[in-house]
Amino acid sequence: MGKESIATSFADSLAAIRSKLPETLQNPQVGIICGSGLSGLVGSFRETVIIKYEDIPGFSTSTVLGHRSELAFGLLGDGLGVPVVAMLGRFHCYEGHSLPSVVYPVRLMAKLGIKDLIITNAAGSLNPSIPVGTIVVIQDHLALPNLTGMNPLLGLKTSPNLPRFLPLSDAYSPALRRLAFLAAHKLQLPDEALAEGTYAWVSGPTYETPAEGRFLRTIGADVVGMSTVPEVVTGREEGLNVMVLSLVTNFVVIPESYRSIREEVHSELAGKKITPPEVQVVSHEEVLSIGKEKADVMRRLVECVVSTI
Ligand SMILES: O=P(O)(O)O[C@H]1O[C@H](CO)[C@@H](O)[C@H]1O
Ligand code: HPA
Repeated sequence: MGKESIATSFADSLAAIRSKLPETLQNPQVGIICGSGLSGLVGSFRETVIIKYEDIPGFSTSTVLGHRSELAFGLLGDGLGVPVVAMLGRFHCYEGHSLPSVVYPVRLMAKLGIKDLIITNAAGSLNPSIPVGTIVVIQDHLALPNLTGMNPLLGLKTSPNLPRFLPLSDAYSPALRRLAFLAAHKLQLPDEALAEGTYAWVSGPTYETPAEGRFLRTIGADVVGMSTVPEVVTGREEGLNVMVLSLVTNFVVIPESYRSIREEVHSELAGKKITPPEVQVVSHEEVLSIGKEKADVMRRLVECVVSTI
């Protein structure tokens, strides 16, 4: 899309959205992106208005199970509540969406006036000390696609006011991350419920091979997923404070050693049968099931953070 048609598209999207919102929800302060199976957060909203993605010009729709394709507006948190907008479902490149489409909603939320962006996702753990069920407050990322030509900021700037070269050494807001740990304390979550770590972005849709998992772990990633980084990068370009909460839904399969077919055949030929180890595989059903189990903790955490922003 050229610069002019993007601008027209934003204007059309904004007009369609604003025409459906009451005065109290016209100026959301916080944007939230709900990861796989984590859209239950909307249950805590008051005065909720839901707009289907298909009714917003310029928006795509999500094709992934656990992503609802709806934009939710409402008041969240104690007292009068903070006006927020939440994406109940996101877009991933592996669905065939272009990077500009994936990050379109982030730019739109920035144009709606949000200052803070809270992103949630489901992710696989690469770190043995970060078990399934942990929520990881992301402190940094490793994005091989960004480094090799799949950066959401490649190409013409969508506005002359945006920086050409964006520093990312401060991408994950320390102030918001502090609020996450303080919220966990306030909610009396056990210490181990929240960890800190580095997120690796891969394009998907394949889960990692053992060698890829080992590689990502070796280069410093704690968790891995197929989303989020394009949203973070774009959010930072738009001047937003960004926080990412990754729910660990599975361990990435990294066996200590490979099953040796050579040894099995040689043993068999020598009259000794070796029982092969069971092969573990990850599935999206497993990801969604842990998401369902932990959705409530994520919901309470995000609500508490939003109340204290
Ligand atoms: O990152 P979210 O959208 O939460 O989803 C994660 O779960 C899916 C794989 O099970 C992938 O889309 C991965 O990125
Ligand atoms: N790998 C990549 N993305 C994921 C995973 C994983 O193990 N789990 C949830 N999203």
